[in-house]
Amino acid sequence: MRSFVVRSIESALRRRGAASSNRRLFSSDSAPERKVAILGAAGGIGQPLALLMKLNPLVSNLALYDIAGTPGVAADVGHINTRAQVAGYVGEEQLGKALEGSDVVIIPAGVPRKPGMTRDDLFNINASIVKSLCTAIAKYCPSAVVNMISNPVNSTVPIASEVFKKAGTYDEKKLFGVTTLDVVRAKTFYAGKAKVPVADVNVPVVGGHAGITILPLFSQATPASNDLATEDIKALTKRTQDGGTEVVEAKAGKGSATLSMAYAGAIFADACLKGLNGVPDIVECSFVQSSITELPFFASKVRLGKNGVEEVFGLGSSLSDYEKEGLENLKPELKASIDKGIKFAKDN
Ligand SMILES: NC(=O)C1=CN([C@@H]2O[C@H](COP(=O)(O)OP(=O)(O)OC[C@H]3O[C@@H](n4cnc5c(N)ncnc54)[C@H](O)[C@@H]3O)[C@@H](O)[C@H]2O)C=CC1
Ligand SMILES: O=C([O-])CC(=O)C(=O)O
Repeated sequence: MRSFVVRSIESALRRRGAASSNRRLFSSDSAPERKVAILGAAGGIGQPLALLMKLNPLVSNLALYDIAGTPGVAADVGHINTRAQVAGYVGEEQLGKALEGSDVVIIPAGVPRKPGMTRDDLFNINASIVKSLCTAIAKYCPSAVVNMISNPVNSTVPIASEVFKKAGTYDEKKLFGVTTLDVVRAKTFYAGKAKVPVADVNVPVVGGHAGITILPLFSQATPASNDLATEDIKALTKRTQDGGTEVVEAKAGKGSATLSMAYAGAIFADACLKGLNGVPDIVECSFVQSSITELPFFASKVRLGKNGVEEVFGLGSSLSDYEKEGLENLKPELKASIDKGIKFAKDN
């Protein structure tokens, strides 16, 4: 059973983009050493994400850091007979050791929403957490690729960029806001409505990661569907934008998406690792420094490579009128969230 699970996940990860020659080149036996650190590893996202990264054959070392609880998570996950060596680190005095030598740092540290809250309501607590973790990243692993999960992503990514700029370590190619869950949701909802196999579906999701700033481009969805009416597209768009709230309400005070987020975070980290390892044509949507609109950060398709972002793709030639309107509508809110993050980092 266990080896079936590992084989299934390995083959699912491999199906995502690696050509067969590269599959041989980057099989678990010959993959280069790669250290991944998870900050917030004892949390609702952190624990299943630790499990999924332990199952990823591209990971040789897995560092699990939190302010409490990581020795237990590390002991538990560490017994799984896969490649990665697991170590748990707890408390600020162990953060440096957790980070040293990391190739990829994934940050799901911070508080989640409760019903009635917006992601921006998390700003006051999470901004300081992200700032202090990024200060440590600048010191202990300045060249690492950073995958920011902590909300509000529209502000925490700009905070991270300012912290790295202050430290003199900023590399815009290596800072990513993780928006993969929006893509995961858009694919799931589209496949259900268009009645196409979900494994075949691709939907770009652009903009940011909160409410109307999440803009799925169903006009570019593949396989294309001629059966969806404008009202269907509007309903799919709204459900994707409100996907996080749907989970927050269903969990009724017990947090926000954790399992689907761990899945999405594992997909995105795997893409970053493949890119670092030189696997060609790895494309995911992510919230990155961008010049495809007038906003300094924007989520769109990016090509991942040995240096992180190799190419930021534009929005494609064919936005529908509904998507064009959504794009203009999201800009003021996204700009305000970006500015808020930058101001926080400059003032603190
Ligand atoms: N980008 C996205 O698509 C998504 C983002 N999120 C966000 O991810 C974050 C985490 O969510 P959950 O795991 O559900 O929360 P959680 O409360 O279950 O876990 C958070 C963990 O962070 C730890 N933590 C707090 N301060 C820390 C610090 N200074 N250093 C290291 N660890 C620290 C806590 O001890 C806890 O274990 C939230 O901000 C949530 O809004 C959640 C779902 C999707
Ligand atoms: O909605 C939330 O607070 C968590 C999140 O970002 C998501 O599930 O997309």
